Amino acid sequence: MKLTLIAVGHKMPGWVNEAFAEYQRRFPPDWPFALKELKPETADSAAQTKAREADKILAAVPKDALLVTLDERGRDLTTKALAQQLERWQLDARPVAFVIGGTEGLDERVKAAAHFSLRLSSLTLPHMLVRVLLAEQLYRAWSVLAGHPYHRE
Ligand SMILES: C[S@@+](CC[C@H](N)C(=O)[O-])C[C@H]1O[C@@H](n2cnc3c(N)ncnc32)[C@H](O)[C@@H]1O
Repeated sequence: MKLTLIAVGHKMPGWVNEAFAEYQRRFPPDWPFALKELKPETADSAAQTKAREADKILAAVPKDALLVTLDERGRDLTTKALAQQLERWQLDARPVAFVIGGTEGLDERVKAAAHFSLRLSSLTLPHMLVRVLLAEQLYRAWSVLAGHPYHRE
């Protein structure tokens, strides 16, 4: 299953790139996990910023991909439920694209295009940490499905 993370934010601090890369490199060849970083927009209003970023996000979604937004207002899943959800998406034989918004969050157009909205916590998290947490949780979900000892019940 092809996974892509579309993240608004570039020029991340070294510790973010290092932590993300640590999990990214663990994915097996049949679960390639790609990162597409988008340069944040600056506009006169938050609405304009989000609208411009939405254009770039929607253009970056791979063809036929299922779109999953990361959103503090989304659904929270247990590790097992996330693994089961990924298994269902795998059966759909479609790539999955996860989206993390920038400082202002995600535009309604991106939210409306999403097949699923995933919450990692009820707290508002900084996008840099969401990137790392998502990579770890997806790797953990893969380990559940693969029976790999990384995840212990
Ligand atoms: C700093 S937050 C933006 C907060 C923004 N005010 C909002 O209302 O979404 C940047 C991005 O991180 C992600 N994010 C933040 N907290 C999250 C959480 N608890 N669960 C999932 N994603 C989260 C979302 O994709 C969000 O667009």
